[in-house]
Amino acid sequence: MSSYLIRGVRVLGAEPTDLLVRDGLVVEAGRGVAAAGAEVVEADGLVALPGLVDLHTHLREPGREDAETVETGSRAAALGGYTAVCAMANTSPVADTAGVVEQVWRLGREAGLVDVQPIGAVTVGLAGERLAELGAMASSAANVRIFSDDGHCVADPRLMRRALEYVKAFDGIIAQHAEEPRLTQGAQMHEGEVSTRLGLTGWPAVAEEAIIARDVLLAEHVGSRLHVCHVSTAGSVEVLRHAKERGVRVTAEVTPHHLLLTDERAATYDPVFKVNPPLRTADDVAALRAALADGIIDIVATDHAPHAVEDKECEWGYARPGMVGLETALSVVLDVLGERWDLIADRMSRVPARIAGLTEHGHDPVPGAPATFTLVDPAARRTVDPTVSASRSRNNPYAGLVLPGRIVATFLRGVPTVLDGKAVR
Ligand SMILES: NC(=O)N[C@@H](CC(=O)O)C(=O)O
Ligand SMILES: [Zn+2]
Ligand SMILES: [Zn+2]
Repeated sequence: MSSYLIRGVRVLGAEPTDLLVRDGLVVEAGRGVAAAGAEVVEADGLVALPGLVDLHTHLREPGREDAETVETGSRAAALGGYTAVCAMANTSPVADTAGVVEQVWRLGREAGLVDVQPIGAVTVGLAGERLAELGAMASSAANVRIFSDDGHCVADPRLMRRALEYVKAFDGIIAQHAEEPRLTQGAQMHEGEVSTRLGLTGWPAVAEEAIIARDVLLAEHVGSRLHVCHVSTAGSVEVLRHAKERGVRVTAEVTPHHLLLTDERAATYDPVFKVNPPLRTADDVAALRAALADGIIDIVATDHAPHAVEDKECEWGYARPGMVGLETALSVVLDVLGERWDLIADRMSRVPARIAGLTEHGHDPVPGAPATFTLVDPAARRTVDPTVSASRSRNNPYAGLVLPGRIVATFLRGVPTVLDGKAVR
């Protein structure tokens, strides 16, 4: 295995130093570290962060390899600075058995670009009727700890309670897509002034907030861990604040797109802006940003949701919801939070790693730690071009926007997956 000397890097924004990487670890730090034979990576002006961890990624394999594969999604992740992603279960077939989660896990290992940690479905076929084989997925080679019917809500409160109780035995988590289906029938976008103006059926904030309120009470009642996917409203933040004050074991994520974009985008009728939960109002965006900074929302997760052209370049009403996000997440967060490196490391690496139990991730690149980190050029600005992407899909809502920051290199256990801004494989 080769060794690397990362020269002049600012670890989490600190004064420039050199990092020596050998045998999968950061072995030395300091100015002018002697490193005979090491490959030199010039990192003047670059900031090192612990490798990013995404708790919510759709990789589409098995079943929709035309939209994304484990390999192409892994490459997009590495280019975005990620070293681990959690793969959502809404594939075809659904990841509701040990066999499917092991297949995804194995494909991730073969691609070797990021650690792919499969999420298992809560219910068989995501149908919301019977619990899937949670125990078998937990004890499989994929070692599943997070379960989610994402794309669908576990709407039945009795089933949700049983799922929470079941996973408690192995400290598992239920990650809920909070959407009361009776309140979102036919919904196309956020219910509000813009939906009224456009004549599109609305997805009211209360459809999300009612499920979160119910679930934090259920989690408190049974003493289990709940994670709330893609929180999108100011009201949800208040429910979470209340639950956290009571000591409920709940964590929550926000997506980059809900931190940056609003429902005004729907006025273009461009389905690239159709997503679940929908883009909300500027007041919601402000509340989500504040909640992320103060920790009521624990992490940023991409909800990278690649879709094939035919599922997106059609009428709004027929388009599938979802947008890609792995390659732009850090730039959006930099734009929203500014260069608060310790906060960014918390929200995008340390805390998601801790929630998911990915013990090899979320460590600052200091001597003795795994060499699993990413190097960012904060001074770079780029115009987002959806065609410049490792993803198979092009449903990028940031096209034409100028965003700060560029990932220059990513290392996974001492091996570069990205160098000079390009994927190594
Ligand atoms: N976010 C989306 O709009 N779509 C996701 C499912 C989901 O995250 O709910 C997808 O799988 O495409
Ligand atoms: Zn979802
Ligand atoms: Zn999702």
